[in-house]
Amino acid sequence: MYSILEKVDQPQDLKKLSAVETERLADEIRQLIIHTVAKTGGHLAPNLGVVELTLALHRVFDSPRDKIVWDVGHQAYVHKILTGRRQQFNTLRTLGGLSGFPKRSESEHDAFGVGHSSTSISAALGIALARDIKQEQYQVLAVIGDGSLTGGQAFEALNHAGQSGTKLIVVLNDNEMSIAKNVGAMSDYLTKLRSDPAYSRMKRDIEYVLRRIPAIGDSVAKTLERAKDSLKYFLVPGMIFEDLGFTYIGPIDGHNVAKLCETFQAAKAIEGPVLVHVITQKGRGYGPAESNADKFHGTGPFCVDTGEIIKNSNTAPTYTSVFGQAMLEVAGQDPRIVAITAAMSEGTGLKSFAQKFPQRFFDVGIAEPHAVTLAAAMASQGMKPVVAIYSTFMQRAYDQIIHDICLQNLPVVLCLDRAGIVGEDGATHQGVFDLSYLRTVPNLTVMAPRDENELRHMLYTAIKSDSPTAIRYPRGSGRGTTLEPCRTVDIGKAEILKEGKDLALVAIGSMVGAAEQASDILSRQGISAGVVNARFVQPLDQALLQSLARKVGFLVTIEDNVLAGGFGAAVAEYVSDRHWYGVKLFRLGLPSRFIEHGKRDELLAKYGLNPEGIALQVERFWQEFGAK
Ligand SMILES: Cc1ncc(C[n+]2csc(CCOP(=O)(O)OP(=O)(O)O)c2C)c(N)n1
Ligand SMILES: CC(=O)[C@@H](O)[C@H](O)COP(=O)(O)O
Ligand SMILES: [Mg+2]
Repeated sequence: MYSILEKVDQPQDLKKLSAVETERLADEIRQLIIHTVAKTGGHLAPNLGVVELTLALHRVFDSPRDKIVWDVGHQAYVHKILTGRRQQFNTLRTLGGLSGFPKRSESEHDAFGVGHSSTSISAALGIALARDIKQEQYQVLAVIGDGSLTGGQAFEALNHAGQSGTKLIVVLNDNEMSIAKNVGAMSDYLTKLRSDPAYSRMKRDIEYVLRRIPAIGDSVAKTLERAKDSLKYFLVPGMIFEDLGFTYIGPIDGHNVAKLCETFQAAKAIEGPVLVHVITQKGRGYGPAESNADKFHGTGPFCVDTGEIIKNSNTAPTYTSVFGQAMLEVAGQDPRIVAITAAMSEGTGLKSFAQKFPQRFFDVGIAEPHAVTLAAAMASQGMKPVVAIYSTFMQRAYDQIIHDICLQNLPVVLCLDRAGIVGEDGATHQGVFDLSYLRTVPNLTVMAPRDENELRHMLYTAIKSDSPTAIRYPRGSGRGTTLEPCRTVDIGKAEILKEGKDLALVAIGSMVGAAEQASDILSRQGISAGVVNARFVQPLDQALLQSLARKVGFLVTIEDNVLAGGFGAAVAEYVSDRHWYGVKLFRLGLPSRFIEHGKRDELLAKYGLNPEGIALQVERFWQEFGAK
């Protein structure tokens, strides 16, 4: 099945293949990716779209000497397969296995670590500038998708790179898709470049561009002359990129290896920054992914024959879908409510909202900082903006949360999906810092629901609030609770779920369920552990803490956030500030290190945050410090 692929261990092996063999290799790579991702889950459609592009890059450039920087890195599977990781590819995204994203620690071919979008041009430029200072000679490339080009950082980097004049090749992989259909004026512009004859007109004499190819030695001259000739067919001045100081080459068929190689050879020889505009088809070569590229952008395991996604055994609705449903309900009652997403309408559960309230829905592209400031400004005009962004991506908008929302005390509702451990996407995507980075911001109420109903109530409460609020909730299924009508929750009030004589487990968000089960395990061991649903990280329920300190004097906080600066740290600060020296306080949470990839349950167990792990640690604390 993989007769050619088996002979390719490193990029130089590619260079020996004929055109026909390379074409067959592309098919084999597709088969390997489809059959692997069908088992592990992963980013299928983006990778199927870049098979020929990656083959061409590794045929023309000399990695790891030449540096290829991938944007987001969700499309780097082909690169991994071609750079010595074919044999481990079946371990993709599993605990201890290959990461789903480029990682410097994984391979010398992964020039720069990534997982969040729009960083590649900055990173490539940084590498190129370092190369120039050190007077070294190698090529640096950024491979960025049209979706990632909607991110502000990409524009900041183009702005810098264009003026710097540094030798750098940006490969723009244009498939007209972000996760869903791409949005924004830049996307419209790329469509014009691709299809509008007015844009296909030569803006300048072709020689203007060809002049940028410097004089070169005889050996390369012939190839280059051929490339120049064929380039005349491709060179269409892209006004924006040209005006920013790039030599624009394109649009190029991203599934034609020979054309791509020719173009990259030419781009290599051009001085200064070059942008190669490549057109690809997301999901190419696998019917279900071609016709449903958004569904197969990132997928769980599926059946290769039918393309059907294998259903999760947990049938409870996800927090995401509960949020989406609650948004429909609250928006139906209050016309001031608007929903904002940064290129994640499906992932954040806002697709139905977008269909039902198109005038009140804004997908701003991969532009989290812009989304947050936009919301602040809408709130300043009396609207009720709800901004739904994954916890990890909200990190991008930290200053906007402080400076634009909270400093002005504007009633924006921040909904942080994928909080806590997300699983297979790994270190770049874990939402384990949000409690720490949010709870220190003045005016911001920070809450986490223990189940689906509480998510509904918290959303309702947040919308009724006159000040900023943040709600964080996890990836995946809820607890299967029957949904109740939305109602308000008292801000800053925790909830006692179970009284305990010996100690109190004070848990936040998805850790509440685990604490309840841990309490049952502990009771079988003769330890009476109460359970408190903390609900709020800011403001803390000080009265309840005081009463627990007085009654049991032995508290264990539990959170799926890093311990540094998190919920337990907030309780510890409170206890310490009041000099309650007699109170025994223990904190369970994630260590101050980056949490790797693996299944969510495996990782929770590894870090002692499943019911058994919690019970075990509490028992040890109790035996050492509590038992009379
Ligand atoms: C800062 C940030 N926001 C959101 C995402 C989620 N995300 C991952 S890939 C992607 C779409 C990228 O589109 P594009 O760059 O065109 O790549 P394609 O999948 O089309 O190849 C999005 C929104 C992210 N990784 N980083
Ligand atoms: C690459 C990326 O950032 C997203 O595609 C992410 O993998 C989505 O994850 P979810 O499956 O949690 O929506
Ligand atoms: Mg795209």
